[in-house]
Amino acid sequence: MSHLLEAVDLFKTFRPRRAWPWSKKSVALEPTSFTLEAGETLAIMGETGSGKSTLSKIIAGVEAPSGGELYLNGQKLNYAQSKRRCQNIRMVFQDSDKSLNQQLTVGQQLEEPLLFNRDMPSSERNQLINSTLRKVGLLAEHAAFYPHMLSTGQKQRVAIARAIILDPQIVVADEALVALDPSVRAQIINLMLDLQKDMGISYIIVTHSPQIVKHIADKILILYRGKMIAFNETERLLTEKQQPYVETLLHEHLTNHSQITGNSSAKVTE
Ligand SMILES: Nc1ncnc2c1ncn2[C@@H]1O[C@H](COP(=O)(O)OP(=O)(O)OP(=O)(O)O)[C@@H](O)[C@H]1O
Repeated sequence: MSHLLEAVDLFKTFRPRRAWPWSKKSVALEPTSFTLEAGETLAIMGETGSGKSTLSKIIAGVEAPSGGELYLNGQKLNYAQSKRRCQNIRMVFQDSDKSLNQQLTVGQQLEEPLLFNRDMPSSERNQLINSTLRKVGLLAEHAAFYPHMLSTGQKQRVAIARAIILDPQIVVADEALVALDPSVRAQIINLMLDLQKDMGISYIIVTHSPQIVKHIADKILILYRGKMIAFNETERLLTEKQQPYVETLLHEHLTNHSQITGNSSAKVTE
C-alpha cells in the first residue's frame, strides 16, 4: 500500500538575498524524506531559519523544490500540477490578516477555490459555502462579512474554511496558531481535531510549541539548519533518549503548560 504522502530527498537552495548573481546558492533545506498516512498529524519543528516554512511551502506547492520528489497516494506530484495539488493539499498561513483578501467578503473568498476547481452551479456553491462555514463554527450569515468585521479567531476559522472547502486530504498549517491568544488557540486546535475526525484530514503543522505537538502530532520531523535530524512517532521521540537539541525542542516550555497532557484524544483547555 502506498503512503498518503511521501517526500523523497526534497531539497531547496536559494540565492542569498542582496547577493551578486554569481554568488553561491545557500541551502535552505537539505535532502529530506518522510511519509505521512491518512488521518495523521505531522509536526515540523526547529529553530528560526531551520527550513520549516520552506519545507511546508514545497509540500503545499507555494515554493518549487530545487530537487527531490513528492508522491501523493503513490503518484508523483509535480510542482506544475497545481490543480491536483490544490484539490488535495491546502495551506493555512500564520497571519489571516495577510492571507485573507480585505476587499472581498468571506463568501467571495470561499467561492474562489470552487470557481477554479469545481464545475458547479452558483446555488450549489452557495450551499457548500454555507455548510463549510457551519463546519468551522461560523454562521451562514458570515458569508456577507468582510474580514475587518471579524475577530482574529473568526478570521482563522475563515482561513480554515477556505482550506477545507475542496475536501482536501492534507492541510498544511504554517504557524497558523501562533498569533492567537491562548483561549482562541485552544478553540482552533479543537476545531482542527474535530475536522480531522469528521473528514479524515491529515495535517502537517509547523510550530515552535512542544505543548501543541504533544497534544496533536502523531509524528514529529525536526529540522536543524536545513537538515532533518529526527523523524519519528511522537511517542517514541518523547520516551526514547534523544540528542540534546531534540530534547530541548521537545521539552522546553513544558513546565508552564502542564495541563496539556500527552493524551491526544483529550481536548485542549486553557
Ligand atoms: N525566498 C528566499 N530567498 C532567500 N533565502 C530564503 C528565502 N526563503 C527562506 N530563505 C532562507 O532559507 C532558510 C530557511 O528559512 P525558513 O523560512 O524555511 O525557516 P523557518 O524554519 O521556517 O524559520 P521561521 O521559524 O523563522 O519561520 C533561512 O536561512 C532563510 O533565510
